[in-house]
Amino acid sequence: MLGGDQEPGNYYVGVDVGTGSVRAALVDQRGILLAFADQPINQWEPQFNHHEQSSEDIWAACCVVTKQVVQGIDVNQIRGLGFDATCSLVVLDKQFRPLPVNHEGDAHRNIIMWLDHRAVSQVRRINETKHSVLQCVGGVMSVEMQAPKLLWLKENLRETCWDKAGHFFDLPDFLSWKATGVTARSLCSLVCKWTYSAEKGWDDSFWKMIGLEDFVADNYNKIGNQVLPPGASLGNGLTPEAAKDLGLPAGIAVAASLIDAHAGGLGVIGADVRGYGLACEGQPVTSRLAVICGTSSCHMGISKDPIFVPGVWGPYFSAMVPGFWLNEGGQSVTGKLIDHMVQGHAAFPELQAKATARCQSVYAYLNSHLDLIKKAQPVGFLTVDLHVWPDFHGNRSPLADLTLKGMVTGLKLSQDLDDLAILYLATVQAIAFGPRLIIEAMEAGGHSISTLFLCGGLSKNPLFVQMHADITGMPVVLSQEVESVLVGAAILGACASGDFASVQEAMARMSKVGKVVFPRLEDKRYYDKKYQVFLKLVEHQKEYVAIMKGD
Ligand SMILES: Nc1ncnc2c1ncn2[C@@H]1O[C@H](COP(=O)(O)OP(=O)(O)O)[C@@H](O)[C@H]1O
Ligand SMILES: O=C(CO)[C@H](O)[C@H](O)COP(=O)(O)O
Repeated sequence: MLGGDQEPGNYYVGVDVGTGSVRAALVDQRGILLAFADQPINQWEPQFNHHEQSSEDIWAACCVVTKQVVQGIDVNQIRGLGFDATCSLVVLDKQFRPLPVNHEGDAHRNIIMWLDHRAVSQVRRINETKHSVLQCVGGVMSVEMQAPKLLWLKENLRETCWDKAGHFFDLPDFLSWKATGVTARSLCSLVCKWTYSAEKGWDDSFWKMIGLEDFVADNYNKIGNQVLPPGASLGNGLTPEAAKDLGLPAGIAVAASLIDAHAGGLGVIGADVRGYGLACEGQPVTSRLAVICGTSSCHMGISKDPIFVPGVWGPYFSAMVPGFWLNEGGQSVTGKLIDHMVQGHAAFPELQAKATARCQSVYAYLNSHLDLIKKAQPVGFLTVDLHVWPDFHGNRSPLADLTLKGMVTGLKLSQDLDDLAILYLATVQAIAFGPRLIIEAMEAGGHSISTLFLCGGLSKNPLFVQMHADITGMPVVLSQEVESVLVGAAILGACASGDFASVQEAMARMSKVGKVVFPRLEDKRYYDKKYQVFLKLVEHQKEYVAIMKGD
């Protein structure tokens, strides 16, 4: 449905496939969202650490939301379409039909999701090779990348999947193929998740060394041997079949896509910040860190020259902003962890009932409940004796240790709503200490960051935003459009249409500051102390593991 003042002009459609839902937006040349729609998508967890989705389900959801956002407008004004998605692995056979990625042989579930940790043994062996490509992923390959998952498929589903496979796509590339019939891959996906180098291409010796020499023999046909920069126009644009599915005109420009976090980066990092009193005003864009917070959080910092930061992915050339190197820090579960802590608490049913009665989200209710119980002190001080280590799904950055687990210290016998609210607060704070550690690592490597640009579902939570400001000590910029990831996807469509000469020009025109949240510097001493405890938690966890391993 169309909302706001509609002005005639050129429109772009952005489609964002997150972990939990598919979103679409109709966006104009100023980066303003004229219409928005979303739809949840299925996830399967057939066993612990196995997470699967269906490419057919996801495409169907893309069609539903796209049709919704273009309702009531003259579709001839739509000039371009851009996709972004999570970096999940899609498997198709030689005729582009889904193949099962599970022991049950269910071909509908043909996606190994990014957060799937089934390939632990495979990634350990890959890391033991110490191959030089690992230098570009922070020194340690993550179990969430594609090489270990591919090796898992070869070792575990040889007959039902591996031998029959014709195409392995990153989800963003699957979507652009589905829309255009073009199998070219985006440089973003291949560089960030598949060890491709923007300068040197594939490294045969890596694939041979890890036991996936099949790809070399096949000239990388199955994983991509035509690579395009994000935003490049694909083939002849939208095919008639996809046009019918999506409710768009055939032939409109479709862009080479981006991973979701990278689209969020494009959607926020280029905004004009003049007049907000920010340290990054008049400074190079390299002083900005885009933080995309949804199910996971991704911390995107760019530089003119390559910077190697142990435990932080990259440097990746031109993977987000063309001509810049990208380092990507991350936390594997953030939104998912908050949901897990809140929903698993004994007082959750009471919370749900009270939030529903007030027509509020449970988070809005918890935030106002915290305001009630804090009395005269700052809300953050409620957790003076409650501390959380947030790596319930391992640590992505900067420790790059998938074996790490979550920790909570300071639990009491109470199970009431106050207790739930304070646990929620401590979890949000723990998540915000993650970027502080990541930024310290990035700065030790040579980055110089002064300002955070937050987007994603969690940026709708004022407590989450304030805690990021207070705990990192940096101002947080929120965009005018809450759905900035979709603005990033639309920027791709705008570039593919030729309406902007470059991604940088489209970024500057289409991303805009909405609000700035400054840190409460008076609380700094308190958070410095909590940070000391935070660091002790992981130190102690490692000690416990060592004790238990000892004789
Ligand atoms: N209105 C809201 N207030 C607070 N938190 C929210 C809100 N909406 C979503 N979230 C949080 O954001 C997370 C999902 O963010 P989203 O960007 O939609 O994720 P994804 O892109 O991974 O599907 C949820 O796990 C939830 O914790
Ligand atoms: O690995 C990533 C980006 O490199 C993302 O964490 C992954 O794609 C999931 O994103 P989201 O939390 O937005 O669903």
